[in-house]
Amino acid sequence: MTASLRIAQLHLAYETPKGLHTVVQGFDLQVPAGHIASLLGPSGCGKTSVLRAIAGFEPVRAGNVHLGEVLLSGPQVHLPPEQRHVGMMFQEYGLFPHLTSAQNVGFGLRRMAKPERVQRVQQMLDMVGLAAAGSKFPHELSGGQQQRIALARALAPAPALLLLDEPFSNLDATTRERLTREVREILRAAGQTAVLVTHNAQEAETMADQICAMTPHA
Ligand SMILES: Nc1ncnc2c1ncn2[C@@H]1O[C@H](COP(=O)(O)OP(=O)(O)OP(=O)(O)O)[C@@H](O)[C@H]1O
Repeated sequence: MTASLRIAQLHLAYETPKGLHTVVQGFDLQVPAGHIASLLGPSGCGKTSVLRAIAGFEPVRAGNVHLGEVLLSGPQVHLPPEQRHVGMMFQEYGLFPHLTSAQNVGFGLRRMAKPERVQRVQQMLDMVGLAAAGSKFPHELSGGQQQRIALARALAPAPALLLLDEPFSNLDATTRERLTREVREILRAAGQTAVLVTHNAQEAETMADQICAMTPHA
């Protein structure tokens, strides 16, 4: 299921009252299937914009994005986000507060038959070490536990690619370090291709097979 990512000569720009504001130009990235890449760079250099373009939330002005053999984005092509098989995990965990952990994890599996869905949810909870937490609501969990549930939810539909945008930045330093290593092991075991955005060099080092240092567009 997991796939390689290939970004070539990406150009991203926003319309602003002062005209078109180029954020990224001529950006290249190749991530082999099963590898974890990190986009590392200072605030405002365009890391989140690149993730949003991969996910299908930003149009591409030039260049292209391939996931495996599938062209996701190009000047004339824009596959809708829900057809991209791309999972996402962000710093604000984005868990639904009124749903249990198990219901949160099963959220993207609504089209699956119930017995399979229940099995997949339990498998995901086991994977993140929270097998007994399925009936708990997000507010009953610690920040680190909530982030692991968010990871289980993102991985449940077996995405071809997982995007992580500063997923640990809301956590204290100790939890952050532990969770970085744990998430890395979980992604490794799943053979999951992933792209992590961070401005923390140590986090990038711990997590990634390859680091792409980004600088602000002049
Ligand atoms: N919707 C938007 N409209 C106009 N400009 C935007 C928009 N979103 C982002 N930008 C600008 O694009 C640039 C890159 O933003 P982006 O969020 O991609 O950077 P980043 O490297 O992820 O930063 P951070 O580490 O602070 O999250 C910034 O100058 C930002 O102000």
